[in-house]
Amino acid sequence: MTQDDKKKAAAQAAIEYVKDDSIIGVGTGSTVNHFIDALAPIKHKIAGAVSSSEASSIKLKALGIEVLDLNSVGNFDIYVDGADEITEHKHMIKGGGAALTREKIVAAVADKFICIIDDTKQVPVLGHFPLPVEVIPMARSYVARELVKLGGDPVYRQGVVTDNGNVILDVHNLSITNPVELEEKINNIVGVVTNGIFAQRGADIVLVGQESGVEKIA
Ligand SMILES: O=C(CO)[C@H](O)[C@H](O)COP(=O)(O)O
Repeated sequence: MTQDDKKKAAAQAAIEYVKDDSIIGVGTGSTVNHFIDALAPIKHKIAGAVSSSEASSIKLKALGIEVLDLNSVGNFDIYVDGADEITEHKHMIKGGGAALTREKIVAAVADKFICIIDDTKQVPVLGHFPLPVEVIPMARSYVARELVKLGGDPVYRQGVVTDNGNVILDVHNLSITNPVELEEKINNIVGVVTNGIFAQRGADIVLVGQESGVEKIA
């Protein structure tokens, strides 16, 4: 079984959480792309989707699913998204696809965050995957210096502009033993829009695609 087969299996398992006539929050990335594909047979039952990126919006619209403005909807049931790393406490690093800010916003509005991953994403401690930080362009050098003070090695993600018109710094060599605290600390640096630690609001249900099938961690 390939890593992609495992992502597909986790994505398919998330379909059972989609209630009839409901609005769903949709994340970004290759695992979520499988989830969007898996929505095809039940698309007529979906009231609409709130999307975390232009890329996912394009895919949802191509399927005929209406993409709704978050400001026009109230709270909704579920947000389905992948992760770059996740711990047993359901704390995550996200933002490998540079969509972290919109992902965090849509996740905040949903009642349940359903994280769909393959088993390579499970880690004892966050930080092996470089932590993405979305930054207002004019603050890039200042924020980088502040991140060095926190013990990290920030690297500018060349050529990437987020859907919000900002830049990404990927912070290497962090061992994130207290993700809740570090999430807050980095967000407090002036010029940071948000960072890819999802700990204050972690996942609620994790669906892990693995060789033996899909494991549910709730
Ligand atoms: O946070 C994300 C995008 O910003 C993705 O959820 C994360 O990068 C995982 O991606 P994939 O499903 O392609 O492995």
